[in-house]
Amino acid sequence: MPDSPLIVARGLVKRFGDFVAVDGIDVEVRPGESFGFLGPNGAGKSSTMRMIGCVSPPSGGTLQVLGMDPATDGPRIRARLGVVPQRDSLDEELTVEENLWVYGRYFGLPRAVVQERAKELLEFAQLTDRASSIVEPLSGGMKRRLTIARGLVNTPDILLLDEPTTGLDPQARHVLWDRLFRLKREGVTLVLTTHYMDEAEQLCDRLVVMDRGRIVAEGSPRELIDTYSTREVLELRFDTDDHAHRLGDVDGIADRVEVLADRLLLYVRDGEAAHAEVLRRGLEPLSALVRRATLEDVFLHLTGRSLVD
Ligand SMILES: Nc1ncnc2c1ncn2[C@@H]1O[C@H](COP(=O)(O)OP(=O)(O)OP(=O)(O)O)[C@@H](O)[C@H]1O
Repeated sequence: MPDSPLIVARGLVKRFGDFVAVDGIDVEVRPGESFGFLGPNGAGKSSTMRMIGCVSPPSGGTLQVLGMDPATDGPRIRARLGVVPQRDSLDEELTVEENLWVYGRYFGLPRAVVQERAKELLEFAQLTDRASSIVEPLSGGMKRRLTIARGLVNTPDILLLDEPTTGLDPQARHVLWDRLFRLKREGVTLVLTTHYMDEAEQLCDRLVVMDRGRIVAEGSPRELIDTYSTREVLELRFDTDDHAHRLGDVDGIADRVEVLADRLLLYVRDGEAAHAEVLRRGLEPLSALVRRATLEDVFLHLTGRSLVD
């Protein structure tokens, strides 16, 4: 069936001794979609990806990848996956193109096919002019792009990306997002983990929010924001070490207020109107900022904590 899900997990569990890293999650990934696991460090995202990637056996529940069971069909599944691990595992002493050739040969592709494919992928990764450079001195962004290119050598049905832009500077992240957008447009099914809400908003058609091994919400970025937040947020900073003390002052202005260490977040439909009310009450915040709600607000609402400490 062309539209049957590529990944189906039901009650999926991963334990390490007594510790439950993934605590019974249900997930379905459909062909052509870009699906994300969003959550803070330790939420269980990588453990889930490693089970999907058939390198770590589930401790409970069921998992099907490409209609097969990782327990019995690991090699067949892996042959149709592209994997971009959290840490680049490139062969740093080889050249850029040699890294792709080695991988292609590993998948048993004929030399001529590998060379042709490597050429296309270097183009895609914007590394053509670096083809014969040794990997070691390349920038973090280039290494990441090469790792993605390497993950595409076998023309996979699903590309798994674990924290694709962690550790990259903003410009390198944007270049990488652009490349991943292109893959998305070409219909490659992407499954990624991230603790960056902006990355999830940019790249994911649909995502699950994970916390402490569980899924706490699921939907498109837009749906999640509409469900768990107001459209706008008014951020107020006061001259105090204890923003909770200012709660009474803003009573009734917002649908909901979150107290952070250094500011209050007022969840409102109309940020400017709320700001006007703050001024009318004679409150004198050090700063006031109106912004659109993000997935960070969704996470804060669901868990009471920030995504990134
Ligand atoms: N091999 C292991 N042995 C013991 N505990 C582990 C192992 N791998 C992961 N864990 C623990 O399981 C929990 C979930 O880890 P996991 O790496 O899946 O989280 P994550 O959401 O991907 O976060 P990160 O971005 O930090 O990788 C963490 O508390 C981690 O310490």
